[in-house]
Amino acid sequence: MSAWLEVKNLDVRFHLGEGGLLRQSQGTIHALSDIHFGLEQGQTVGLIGESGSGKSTLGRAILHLVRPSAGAVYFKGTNLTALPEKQMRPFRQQMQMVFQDPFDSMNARMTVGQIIMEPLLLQGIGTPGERRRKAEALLERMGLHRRAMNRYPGQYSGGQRQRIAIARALTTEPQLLVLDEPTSGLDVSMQARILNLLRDLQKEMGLSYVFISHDLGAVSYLAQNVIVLYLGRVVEIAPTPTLISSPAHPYTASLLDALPPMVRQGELPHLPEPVGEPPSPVNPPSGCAFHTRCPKAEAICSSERPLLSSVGLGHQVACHFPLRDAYLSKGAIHAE
Ligand SMILES: Nc1ncnc2c1ncn2[C@@H]1O[C@H](COP(=O)(O)OP(=O)(O)OP(=O)(O)O)[C@@H](O)[C@H]1O
Repeated sequence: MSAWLEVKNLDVRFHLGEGGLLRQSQGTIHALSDIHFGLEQGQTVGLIGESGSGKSTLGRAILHLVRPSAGAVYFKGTNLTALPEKQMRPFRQQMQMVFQDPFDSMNARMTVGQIIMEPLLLQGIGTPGERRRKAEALLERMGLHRRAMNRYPGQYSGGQRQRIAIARALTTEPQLLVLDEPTSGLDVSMQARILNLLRDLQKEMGLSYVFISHDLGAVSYLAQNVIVLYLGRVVEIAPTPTLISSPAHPYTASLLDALPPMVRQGELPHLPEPVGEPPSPVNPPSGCAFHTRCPKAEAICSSERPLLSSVGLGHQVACHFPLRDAYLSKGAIHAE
């Protein structure tokens, strides 16, 4: 049975040298390769990885904002990748994106009311009065006063602007939200308030989330499953508690090193955060792309790319020497 949202063997390539800012460069950026996963209604999947690992590109490809070079995205059984723009329109209402820095994506000269009502206006939904009432109700649900309708985004704090952005995304009554780093740049208490708000909205409205972040702590608060991306490939996918208590990929383990002790669980291996920058996606390393930074790498890692293989219930890893084996032999976790 296929999932509510299904991403199948998705590839995204950006060709450099075709104009624009990148015309000085040559080559192809392998932004995403062979991405495969499903998401059920009302659930959250987290996408984590360092900058440039392909998280935003995957979010945008799901929403048909980036055209894949291969593979498909199925939403409730419909292959969105094959749809012409006109037939995509009804799906656009059902899927919305919340960006990292909402101020950048907001027109500073529009009032908060105009910003929130814009998606309804663009899609010709409702009368002016209905649009206004809907925007006011959403503002109040976000914990903001309706007098914000006539104010400007510059008059609000980062956390308040993020709530305005969430209100805007909800006007078309979507079923799926792609949340691209919705809490980054906010202080810890504001991050917690936004995460709580997102969790409550999900329960109330039956929303599904694709939650993009480099912060596994934030992701683990909402996501049932987490996908770890490295240089455009899935290196590990697991139920969140499994990923946090027994990561199998050395890269995941190194990301966990940055987690606060209360989020970390069990006896984790001490793999430091990866040093240096990830290699270029134009010329990714041979074999396992992480081998150039991996403390566990052996000869085979530079010559053969490990396939994503199952190491437990819903737990897959692409590594020749998964750490999970070490856990199982130490008896630190129970086999599933
Ligand atoms: N429109 C584009 N044209 C060319 N290259 C692009 C484009 N968008 C993304 N890329 C490249 O694709 C790769 C993946 O980028 P992406 O923004 O998806 O990563 P990310 O994990 O979301 O990073 P960040 O956390 O910094 O947002 C990067 O190498 C990036 O430079």
